[in-house]
Amino acid sequence: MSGIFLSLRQLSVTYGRGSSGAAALDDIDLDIVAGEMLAIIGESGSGKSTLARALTGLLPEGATVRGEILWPGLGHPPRAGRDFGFVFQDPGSSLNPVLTIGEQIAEGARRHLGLSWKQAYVRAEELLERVRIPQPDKAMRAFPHQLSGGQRQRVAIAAAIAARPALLIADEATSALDVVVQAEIVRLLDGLVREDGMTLLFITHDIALASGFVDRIAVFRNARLVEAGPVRSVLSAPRSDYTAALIASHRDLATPPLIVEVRS
Ligand SMILES: Nc1ncnc2c1ncn2[C@@H]1O[C@H](COP(=O)(O)OP(=O)(O)OP(=O)(O)O)[C@@H](O)[C@H]1O
Repeated sequence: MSGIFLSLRQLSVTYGRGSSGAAALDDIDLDIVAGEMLAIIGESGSGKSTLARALTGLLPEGATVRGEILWPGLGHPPRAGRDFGFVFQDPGSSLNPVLTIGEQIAEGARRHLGLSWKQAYVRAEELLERVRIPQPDKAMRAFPHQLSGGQRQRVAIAAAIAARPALLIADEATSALDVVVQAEIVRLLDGLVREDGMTLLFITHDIALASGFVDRIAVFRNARLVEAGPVRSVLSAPRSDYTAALIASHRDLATPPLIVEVRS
């Protein structure tokens, strides 16, 4: 890990014009280190997706943004598809139902890496192998509906990293999957991010899941950043009552054996 990749300075976002409406993000100061895995934790409505949209220029028209989003790690504002990849909760929303798996992964590599279609197809098949889709050569010709939910999410991850982005944003990317598949996808993300030296923003309501693999946690509540820190320090000594309650609500995190392990 080295250097600041991304800095948020007094970032506030309000939906709707003028000063009407409550802030969806309120005065957020946060530095994200290059190459780190940071979990953005919070319950529904806390502002997690607003943060992801603000970073990637995907806020709806009429949203008001105040403060600064700085990208020292890139040196320029991020270009969609090139500098960041996005994985959503529902892979259906990022995969095109009428394109083959091969076509949609190859497209990002072709467009952003300047590859020919032939080279892009080679890269797409390699990526399917990396995300551990069985029989990648056959899967290249399949359509999204022919795959399981977990496999579709693997394909969505492959498409998101096809252009070798510096930043990967996973927004509730495992929430629709059963726990076994969730664990597999988390392991996959962990491996890919380390191998490629990407920075990961793992957005989730599940502090237990995130704590198993990320470096740091940022806890959001009601549009505010409640606290941020390394997983071990947040779990063993949360600074806010809210985080403490969140930890206590997860038996796996609150039971003595894990606390002992966390402190070791
Ligand atoms: N397009 C929009 N227009 C108006 N208000 C919105 C819009 N999108 C989100 N909000 C509001 O902004 C606040 C934060 O929402 P956001 O989606 O960022 O939260 P979240 O933590 O990602 O929740 P979830 O996990 O349910 O997606 C909520 O009060 C929500 O109702």
